[in-house]
Amino acid sequence: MATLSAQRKHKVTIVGSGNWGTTMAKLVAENTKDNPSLFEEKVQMWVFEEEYTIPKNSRHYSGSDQPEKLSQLINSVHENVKYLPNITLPPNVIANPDLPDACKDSTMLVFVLPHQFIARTCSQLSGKILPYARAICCTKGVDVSEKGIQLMSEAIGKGLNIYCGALSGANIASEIAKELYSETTVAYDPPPMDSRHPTPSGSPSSSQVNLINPEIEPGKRSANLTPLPSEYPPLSHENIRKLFHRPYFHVHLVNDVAGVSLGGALKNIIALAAGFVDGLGWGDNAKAAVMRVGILEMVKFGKMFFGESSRTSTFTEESCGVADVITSCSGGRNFRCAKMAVERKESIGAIEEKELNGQKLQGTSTAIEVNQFLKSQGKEADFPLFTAVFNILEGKAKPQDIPELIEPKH
Ligand SMILES: NC(=O)c1ccc[n+]([C@@H]2O[C@H](COP(=O)([O-])OP(=O)(O)OC[C@H]3O[C@@H](n4cnc5c(N)ncnc54)[C@H](O)[C@@H]3O)[C@@H](O)[C@H]2O)c1
Ligand SMILES: O=P(O)(O)OC[C@H](O)CO
Repeated sequence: MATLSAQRKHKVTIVGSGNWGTTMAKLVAENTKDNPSLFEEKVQMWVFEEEYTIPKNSRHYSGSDQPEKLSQLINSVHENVKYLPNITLPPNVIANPDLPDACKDSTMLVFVLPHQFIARTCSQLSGKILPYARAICCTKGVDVSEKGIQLMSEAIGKGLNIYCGALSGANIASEIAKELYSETTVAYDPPPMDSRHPTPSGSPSSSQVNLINPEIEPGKRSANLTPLPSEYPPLSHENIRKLFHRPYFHVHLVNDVAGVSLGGALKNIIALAAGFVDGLGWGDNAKAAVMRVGILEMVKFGKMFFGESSRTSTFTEESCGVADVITSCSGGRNFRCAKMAVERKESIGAIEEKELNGQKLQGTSTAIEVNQFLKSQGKEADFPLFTAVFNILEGKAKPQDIPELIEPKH
């Protein structure tokens, strides 16, 4: 609810314009239009610029086979012809290839980039955003370095010195873009100075204790933040919900940023395993077996490395947990590409290149990063499915070995 003192509106930028990025821009722009007292109507969408030739089968093909700048194409036909074809975008989505310009004066940055581009993008933005901007990370992945493991929301928060929450769920973008019903989980544990409201009951505030990265300590996060000026409406759960909830996209708000982020990242490894066994033609029982083991490893990973800040209930009760595992293992890109790789006896990288038209898999790099981290902790044996997926990607094991590799060792 906007307070009487709020005179300014939040400007929102979507940082990313792939399949999910463009879908998020569409639904957020519908909401900024519907909530004019809270948000500026126009939504900037940062486009990683590239040249694109409209294919002959596109409804926008005009007979020209000349490549054009993707951002200009999006603004002229109100469609992301490359990453989200055949979906009309509202006219208040403005594609912008200039990253600092797209984010200038924005109080809310919605990050929707493949995880491998987050660090570089944040470094390009550092010092060029409002100090009191806030962010929501919709990227699914983790960031592993010699310092340990970071959630993408932590990487963004630390990189830009702002607060960053997370949005993740059983969310295949193409379905949501067509406005087919779906749920999502938004984790936003705002600094008290932003909400100007008590934390909703039933959602106790969770300190994001990263057990592996001691630089991220509870309390430190809020202490260093620049307060949101009181001229803006508070960024309470209620107002965050108004930014993302649509009749076809139901939002549940929680405070467990670690759980929501980990669910989104780790389910992509499970989806690869499901694709491998399905590619062998082993059927639904085999898929269910790897999903079961994968969900247990996901929960164990949260407990072992993020402690009490990642709650089991987030994985079991929210869309970002078991539900995302189910949808990702049914129709996600990681599942589909892993399945094709086995069927065609090709590498998953080659399939990604041929089949995804520039879209990026997150499961392969996440499996590698998670393994690098588990090795550094001496914990590979505690996560046999994650380790099996890594070994299959590295050519050190075969999909046929999965049952033996995930069998508990006594
Ligand atoms: N697509 C989905 O169904 C879906 C759903 C939920 C979450 N996600 C997550 O959202 C994130 C973004 O995925 P997506 O589907 O929007 O993207 P995508 O895979 O469809 O597209 C790849 C994007 O990366 C951009 N890109 C390429 N090189 C780049 C560079 N050097 N720097 C910055 N950007 C570059 C491309 O321009 C394009 O926008 C991922 O973490 C993904 O797991 C995707
Ligand atoms: O297509 P994927 O495998 O990247 O998964 C998409 C979404 O994350 C499903 O929730």
